[in-house]
Amino acid sequence: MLNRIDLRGSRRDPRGLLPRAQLDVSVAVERIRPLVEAVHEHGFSAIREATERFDGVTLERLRVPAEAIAAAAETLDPEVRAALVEAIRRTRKVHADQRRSDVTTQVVDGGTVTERWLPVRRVGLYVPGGLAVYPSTVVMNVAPAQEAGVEGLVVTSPPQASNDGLPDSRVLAACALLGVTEVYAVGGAQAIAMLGYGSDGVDEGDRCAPVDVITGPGNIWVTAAKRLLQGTVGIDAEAGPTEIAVLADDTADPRHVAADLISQAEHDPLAASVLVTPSLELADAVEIELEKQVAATRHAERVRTSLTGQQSGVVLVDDLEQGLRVVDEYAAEHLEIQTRDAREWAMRVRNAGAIFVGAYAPVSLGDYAAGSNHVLPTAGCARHSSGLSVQSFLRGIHVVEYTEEALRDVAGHVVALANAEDLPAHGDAVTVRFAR
Ligand SMILES: NC(=O)c1ccc[n+]([C@@H]2O[C@H](COP(=O)([O-])OP(=O)(O)OC[C@H]3O[C@@H](n4cnc5c(N)ncnc54)[C@H](O)[C@@H]3O)[C@@H](O)[C@H]2O)c1
Ligand SMILES: N[C@H](CO)Cc1c[nH]c[nH+]1
Ligand SMILES: [Zn+2]
Repeated sequence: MLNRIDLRGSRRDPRGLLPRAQLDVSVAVERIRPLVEAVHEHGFSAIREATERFDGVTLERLRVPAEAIAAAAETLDPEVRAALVEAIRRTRKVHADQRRSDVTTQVVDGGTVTERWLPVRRVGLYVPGGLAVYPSTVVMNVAPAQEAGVEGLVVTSPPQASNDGLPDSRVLAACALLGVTEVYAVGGAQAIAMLGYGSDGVDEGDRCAPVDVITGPGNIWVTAAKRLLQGTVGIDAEAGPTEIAVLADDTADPRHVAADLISQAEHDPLAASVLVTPSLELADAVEIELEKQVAATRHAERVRTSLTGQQSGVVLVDDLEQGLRVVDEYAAEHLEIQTRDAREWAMRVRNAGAIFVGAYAPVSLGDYAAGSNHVLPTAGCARHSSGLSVQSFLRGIHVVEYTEEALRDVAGHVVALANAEDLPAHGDAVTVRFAR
């Protein structure tokens, strides 16, 4: 089922070995540019038109009424409620430890620099709702924003025809459990444009004020719109179609490996599932398991498309050292290590959104209830970016305090550097303070 790439005995460079799905975000950016501009110019009417076209829903209002959010919480299945409450507790616990204190550095006598950490004022959190609905993503976006101390928190998620044009009721219930009251029934690129530029609504209580930062995963249209809005607002790393890479040796259980590959393929026909192993026996056994398990899984067609796509495959390597080079080059959103001494191998990984160590830390645990965040960089962005965290919602501001003496001491250096840059007025702004 999986493409097989055999690197054994070859010195082939792992760069470009595993192509991502054919997703050209820059082409998508040009496709959605007119829609984003229309939302900027016309607000509600443009959002309504796009929602009719792409979601098949006629929006009466942008904002979800408070009663609908409360009703969703009241009617929530008790088992799902208990699971969400526990997921919120664990996620908050991990993210509370990410809070940062201000740090003052005594640079010299009389000279200090303090780094103040301040939350952004207002954030927009995108919760996908096309192929699947994601109450867990509400938790993963909201918990770090709240721990960062953000005051204005907005959630937006696609309207569902099956829920009277409101976002999925479990998404609304998750908002209620987290204390989020400002929720919009808008998805796709139009939602990102609404958050970035703000929009009027049917009345004053229905308008959406612009936000400072937009976070959250989504499909190619959402990703493209975030790229387009970057600069107007801050955005987190691009979190597109889900990816899993598993680095495994002959100690791994093929049933577990197959189940984990399928679990992420279930998200999207464009999702990527990759196994990297020096064990031909394991690769063969995983293939047999995949055939069995895919036939029995609920979203078999989506999973099969994802697993047989060019973005998924098995890479056979000489040993785990070569395997490590392959997974580092790939920079997966999720990386599982199912080997002997798994922790040691995990500690040597340089590029991954999140790492899951050993037989009892499947990616699904992290998707819901490990306490870690599941909004993670995809498409190789793990080489330069991190997953969502408290830090995503903070800004560090340097506060500089120098006494007269401390400035006098360093004045010569400032003047020398200013002259070297042919910017003498910079030096003058220091020396003027000491001129008689
Ligand atoms: N990396 C992560 O943390 C993470 C977490 C959860 C989900 N995901 C990924 O997010 C993605 C969610 O995608 P989704 O489609 O299910 O939901 P989505 O909410 O991202 O997209 C649905 C929206 O797309 C818009 N749309 C549909 N077709 C369009 C078109 N032709 N042109 C313009 N807009 C269009 C619709 O308005 C709709 O509201 C999946 O790829 C999933 O793997 C990633
Ligand atoms: N695996 C997805 C991307 O990290 C997150 C998710 C939400 N629900 C289930 N899974
Ligand atoms: Zn998942």
